[in-house]
Amino acid sequence: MASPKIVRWGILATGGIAQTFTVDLLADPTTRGVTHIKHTVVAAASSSSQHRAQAFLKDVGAPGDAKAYGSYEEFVGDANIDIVYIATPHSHHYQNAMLCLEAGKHVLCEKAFTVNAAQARALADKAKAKKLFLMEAVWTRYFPLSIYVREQITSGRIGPVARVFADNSMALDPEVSFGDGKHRMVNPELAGGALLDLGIYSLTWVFQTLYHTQPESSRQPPRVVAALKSYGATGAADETTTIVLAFPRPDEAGGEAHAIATTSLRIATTPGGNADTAGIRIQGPGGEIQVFPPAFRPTRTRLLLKDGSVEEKDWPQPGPGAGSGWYNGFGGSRNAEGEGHGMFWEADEAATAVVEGRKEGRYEGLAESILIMEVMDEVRKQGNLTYPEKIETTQYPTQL
Ligand SMILES: NC(=O)C1=CN([C@@H]2O[C@H](COP(=O)(O)OP(=O)(O)OC[C@H]3O[C@@H](n4cnc5c(N)ncnc54)[C@H](OP(=O)(O)O)[C@@H]3O)[C@@H](O)[C@H]2O)C=CC1
Ligand SMILES: O=C1OC[C@@H](O)[C@H](O)[C@H]1O
Repeated sequence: MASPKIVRWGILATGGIAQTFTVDLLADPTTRGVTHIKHTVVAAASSSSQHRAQAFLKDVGAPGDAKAYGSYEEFVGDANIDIVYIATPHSHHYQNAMLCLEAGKHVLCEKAFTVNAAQARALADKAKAKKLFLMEAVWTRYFPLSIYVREQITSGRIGPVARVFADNSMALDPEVSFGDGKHRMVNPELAGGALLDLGIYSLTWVFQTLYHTQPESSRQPPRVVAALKSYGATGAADETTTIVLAFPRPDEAGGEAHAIATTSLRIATTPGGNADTAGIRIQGPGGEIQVFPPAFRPTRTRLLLKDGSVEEKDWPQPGPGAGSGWYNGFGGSRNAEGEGHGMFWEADEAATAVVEGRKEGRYEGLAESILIMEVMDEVRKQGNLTYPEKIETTQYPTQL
């Protein structure tokens, strides 16, 4: 058997999700049956201080010779880095990704990809011009659970998808949790709000079941109607957003399929946690696929068929085991024995693409990321939500 190819990662930013991602990244890939690649971390950068980057590398258990940088600009000059994982707030993705691409690095950039579609297009153009890999880190798309759901659809088990309900909402008690308005979840300067942070997952479920599963040659963008409720304390970020999408289905005579994508940072998909209520329902004439919350990291599905049969499945997330931490944006916990957080699957995809010379992710290419940003632009337009010009601009470099 050929020895695994080693892919060398640099981690840009040292906040909550950077920690979770890097711990998952360093988990032994053979625990999830991956033998063709191995990940290593060669550098991390913090915009606050080199000391912080050093502490981060120690906390995540990076190799002792990984380098700590106190500036992103210095970090991208490190010739040992193959690919950079960007884990800054949404507002900063465009400037940070441009910096990495300009420096000749492949990029895996956290969701939401950018603040708007114009920025996403500019990044895609830059990656193409530089012949570099670029992918939005929508980790959920790479879960075996998501692959299974898409396979149920493409193999025709429920017939052509006619309707999707997708919710990703959390009761975050925002006035208490984010009272001073500075937290990235509600701060307009950081492109805060439910839509870009949580709603992206509702749209992910709609797109990966209703759009991505259609033949590439005939997929068409949806019509969009949206209602957006502002968050009172800052008035310039959305608190609860509801989107109706109508997708043409050219593969069916006169066909059209509908979806409702909802998101909120005030009310939960299922109060009290994982109750027996599906947050995602994918419906066709032959049945329904249900996915249980949370929409960003589901571990349970149910398939209901027209003949009355039911198939329930659990989707455990293998990993480093007891003691490895995870973080969900607002707090952390510990994985159980033998459990990971599921972020390694997107990392495997990015590393595999780098090794193979592919420039985009398999389960969400750049055109689809751009289209989803266009949908979010339209939702914000209908809901009168704009962010400060310095974070909406495509001008690079811009001081944030
Ligand atoms: N896939 C997933 O499950 C999740 C994804 N995310 C995504 O990851 C990104 C980061 O979220 P999260 O880790 O929760 O955020 P944090 O606030 O915990 O971390 C963000 C980091 O970005 C860096 N940064 C640079 N400039 C700024 C700035 N002006 N304000 C704040 N931070 C700055 C800081 O690192 P430093 O000082 O080291 O430079 C900071 O620690 C977001 O895009 C979010 O949507 C978040 C949670 C879960
Ligand atoms: O991506 C995410 O998933 C988990 C959420 O808690 C977090 O806010 C979000 O950024």
